[in-house]
Amino acid sequence: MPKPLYSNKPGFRHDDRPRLGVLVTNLGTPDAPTKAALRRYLAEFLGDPRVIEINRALWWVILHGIILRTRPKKSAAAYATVWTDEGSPLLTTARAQTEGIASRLRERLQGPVAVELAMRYGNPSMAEGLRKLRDAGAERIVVLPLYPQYSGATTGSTFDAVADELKRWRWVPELRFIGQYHDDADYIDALAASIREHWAEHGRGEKLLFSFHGTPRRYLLDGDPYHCQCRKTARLVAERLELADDAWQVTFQSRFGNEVWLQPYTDETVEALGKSGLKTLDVVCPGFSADCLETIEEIGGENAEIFEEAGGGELRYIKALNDREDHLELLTRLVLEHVQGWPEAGGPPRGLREPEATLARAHALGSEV
Ligand SMILES: C=CC1=C(C)c2cc3[nH]c(cc4nc(cc5[nH]c(cc1n2)c(C)c5CCC(=O)O)C(CCC(=O)O)=C4C)c(C)c3C=C
Ligand SMILES: [Fe+2]
Ligand SMILES: [Fe+2]
Repeated sequence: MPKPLYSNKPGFRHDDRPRLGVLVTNLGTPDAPTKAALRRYLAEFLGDPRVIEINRALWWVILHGIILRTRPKKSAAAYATVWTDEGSPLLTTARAQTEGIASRLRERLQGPVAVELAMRYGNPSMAEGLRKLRDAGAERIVVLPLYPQYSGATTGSTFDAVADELKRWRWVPELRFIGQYHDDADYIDALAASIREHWAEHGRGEKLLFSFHGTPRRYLLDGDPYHCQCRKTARLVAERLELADDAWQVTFQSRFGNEVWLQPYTDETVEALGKSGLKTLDVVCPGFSADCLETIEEIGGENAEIFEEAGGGELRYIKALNDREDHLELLTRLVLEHVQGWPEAGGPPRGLREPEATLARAHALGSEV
């Protein structure tokens, strides 16, 4: 028999099966710090039209003809420097974050809830995560992309991947999608607290740099809110810390390709600050909900070196919120807010509650969902 085009796992409802599902997502990371794994990962990532917005045919030639022949080896070497016994830091932390959110949700909702982790690129895949939720019985799904600031290239692309999977399902679940939380008061507080803790341990640096992952500047000019949301996050944290205007600055890192990206660039700024003779530079990366290659290696490694070589003192990288208590609390709260009105979150029950005997009979006849 051919596989049906649209399918849902057949099965009967039992009241102890969760009807609420949560999909926690992040960007994704290669399966291993090897050339072959990097080629697979980069082909999927850089083949996404939301990430590289240029003519598809032309880009395909550049990607497969040049980039995938050279970059995997270089990137694999960089990944090898951050890899741990548990694997890629982004994935290890994402697992801890997912577990932390799941246990908090079960406690708050006092009922079953299915929570899965999925990565936009690589593994565990978006399709796998959504299917696990479906098979667990989730009829209502909330998607939490771990990107505080919305960009079409990240959050928007996560939506595409959800839609690509769901459009193959016969029974599409009810859906909520968390688009951003860049100015959420608890997020700002958590960032401010993490910076204060860093200062308590290492002393206050002469300057605080907020470094966000960049995007091509063109995306901003075409209406992407990412740049403004990054700037607002930084401003709110600076206000919370009562910083003087010249004590902090926003920059954009991880430039890729030859196009103009969001400016000022992190590496150029760090170099200029080093040349100016700054002794201590604190760098925080609020756009990364988990430490990863771009924070550990690019900021903590590469940029620290640039700073020192330019004549600066010490660059101190302030860790991402990762699985901090206040971070997991705020993410759990965001999910709870987005499921308001659904029965699992105290909304009105859907449909009539039928006696057990009626349900059992209906199950036996195979007619009950
Ligand atoms: C947090 C927001 C991110 C935005 C916005 C973003 C845009 C973006 N990225 C690339 C190219 C690469 N990014 C790479 C790694 C990477 N990027 C993000 C986040 C954002 N990217 C994260 C969290 C990571 C690290 C993942 C990890 O495994 O640790 C890479 C891979 C590494 C490398 O080869 O340099 C590339 C490539 C583009 C083109 C882009 C454009 C909008
Ligand atoms: Fe990136
Ligand atoms: Fe990088």
